[in-house]
Amino acid sequence: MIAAGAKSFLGLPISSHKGISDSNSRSSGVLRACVSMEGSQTMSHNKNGSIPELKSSNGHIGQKQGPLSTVGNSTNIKWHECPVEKVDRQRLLDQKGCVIWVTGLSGSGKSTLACALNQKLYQKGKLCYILDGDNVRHGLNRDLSFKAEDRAENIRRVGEVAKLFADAGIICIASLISPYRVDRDTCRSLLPAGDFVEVFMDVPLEVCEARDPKGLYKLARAGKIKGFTGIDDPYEPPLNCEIALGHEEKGTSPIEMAETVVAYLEHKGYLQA
Ligand SMILES: Nc1ncnc2c1ncn2[C@@H]1O[C@H](COP(=O)(O)OS(=O)(=O)O)[C@@H](OP(=O)(O)O)[C@H]1O
Ligand SMILES: Nc1ncnc2c1ncn2[C@@H]1O[C@H](COP(=O)(O)OP(=O)(O)O)[C@@H](O)[C@H]1O
Repeated sequence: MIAAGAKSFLGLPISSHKGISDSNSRSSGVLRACVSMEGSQTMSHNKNGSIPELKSSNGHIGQKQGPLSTVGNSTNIKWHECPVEKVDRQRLLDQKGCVIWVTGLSGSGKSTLACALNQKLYQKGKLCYILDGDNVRHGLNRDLSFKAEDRAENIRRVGEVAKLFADAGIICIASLISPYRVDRDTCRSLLPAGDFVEVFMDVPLEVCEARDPKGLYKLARAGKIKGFTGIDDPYEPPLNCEIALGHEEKGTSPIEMAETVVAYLEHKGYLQA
């Protein structure tokens, strides 16, 4: 129940918070409870593993000062914990957050697979989000070029964002050329073992070049694009990826490829909390 007179929760007007007015949702129960306890409560996991209970704590005010850190150029920073954790979000979604990292040459079918996979998982009621190289370069990474150090920074940022999505409990599909092995491996190392699923679009350069949907290979061959992956910039195929697609035995249509990935996720338990 919302406490009489309560006007806001986490800085949002209560009436505008969808969860508060939706009495059937499990999350709304949690939110209502938080509001009624006037912010001085934290959550702990219920024994039956469903809706977190509330337990008293000091809240933020008067919380013990943790150690300050320096990370890169960020000095005197502190990590903040919240009692609503990844495991709680996963329970709400009935899935496990993870990163499906799709790598391959331009034209190898990364975006097509990402979309087919997203559709398949959506049909199963699973929440996904795609971080596509082309798309992310329209915003977050618009300052980056295709020289090696900018590609590395592109992958690093997407890896960090993908990690946040996985922590949110979402199945994050990152589809980027990500040509350098070391950059992909660094992204892998950001996540707990198993939560980074590397999918290699193992499609030969000749096939990608014949497809050339954007005409980029033609421009690269003509010398009008410099440093194009596969032409005059390297692509380092994975050595130990979880899934390699593009081979006859696994099917070569986007739907068959998506089904292979879904079967992997099902087998590994990612499609349930
Ligand atoms: N020089 C060069 N090399 C490769 N690709 C190029 C280049 N210039 C532009 N493009 C277009 O950019 C898309 C790849 O972006 P990514 O962010 O995935 O690349 S990378 O991971 O940073 O290497 C890529 O999209 P996809 O074809 O979907 O892979 C191209 O459309
Ligand atoms: N499995 C596939 N079989 C045949 N053609 C495909 C397949 N996947 C994608 N394509 C086609 O190949 C081209 C490149 O696909 P796209 O997904 O844009 O690749 P990428 O994102 O790797 O650049 C598109 O014209 C697309 O329709």
